[in-house]
Amino acid sequence: MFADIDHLKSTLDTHRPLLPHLVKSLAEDLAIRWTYHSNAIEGNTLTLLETKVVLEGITVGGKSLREHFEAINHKEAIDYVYELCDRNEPLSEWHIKNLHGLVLKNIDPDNAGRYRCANVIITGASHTPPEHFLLNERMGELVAWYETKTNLHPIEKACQLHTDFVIIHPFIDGNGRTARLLLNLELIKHGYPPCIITVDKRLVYYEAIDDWATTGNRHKFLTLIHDCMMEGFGVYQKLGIV
Ligand SMILES: Nc1ncnc2c1ncn2[C@@H]1O[C@H](COP(=O)(O)OP(=O)(O)OP(=O)(O)O)[C@@H](O)[C@H]1O
Repeated sequence: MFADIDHLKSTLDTHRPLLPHLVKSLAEDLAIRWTYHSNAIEGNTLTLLETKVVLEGITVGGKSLREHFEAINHKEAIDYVYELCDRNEPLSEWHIKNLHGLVLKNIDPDNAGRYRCANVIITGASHTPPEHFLLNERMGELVAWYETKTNLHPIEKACQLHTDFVIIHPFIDGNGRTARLLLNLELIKHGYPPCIITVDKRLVYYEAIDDWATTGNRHKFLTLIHDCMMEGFGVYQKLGIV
């Protein structure tokens, strides 16, 4: 299912290392688009250009402080994802909590980086996340699965990490953004360009998670990620690299 992506990745790899100025501008462009789309999926109303301006340190009139923090925090969380990839440490619950801590920094200090102490329902979802007192156990199992599951294709593993995480929904808020950061952590670790689930695909994204959570059918989700990753290679195609 991912043979075409693996082919594009191999072609891209033959051009590495890319020129430093190209790496820098690609990384900046990616961080802005990733931040914009991931926050927009959760209802942040900053536009792509406003997100870019906020990440340059400028405030946008008429937008709440929270929306500003959501953009700034998300960029910090992306930086942390790259740092973790560089350090090549095994993923732990501590890393996941740190990532979430950045997502909710200055927004909800009581819950940033802490598993929820209450039960939650996900609006529109057929599936109910586990009760709060089971979270330590379920997250421990997720990380243990992640450590031992070495024979899965990296894209499938990234998808499963993302989806098992949102099915558990360990935090009171910020689960979606943290899950998409984890998805990309796994992809980047294996040398793939990050996958941006664009806001126009929000409904398909939610339906795909619901399918997976309720019937175990992963096809819709894997297809969505396949398509988003193919789109992600568009920028390299425009540059004539792949
Ligand atoms: N049926 C579902 N089952 C489990 N998780 C789902 C389902 N549908 C969507 N999600 C995930 O839950 C996220 C939204 O969860 P929620 O409404 O609780 O927001 P949140 O926890 O505030 O996190 P964030 O604001 O970053 O998403 C979505 O972005 C998606 O990743």
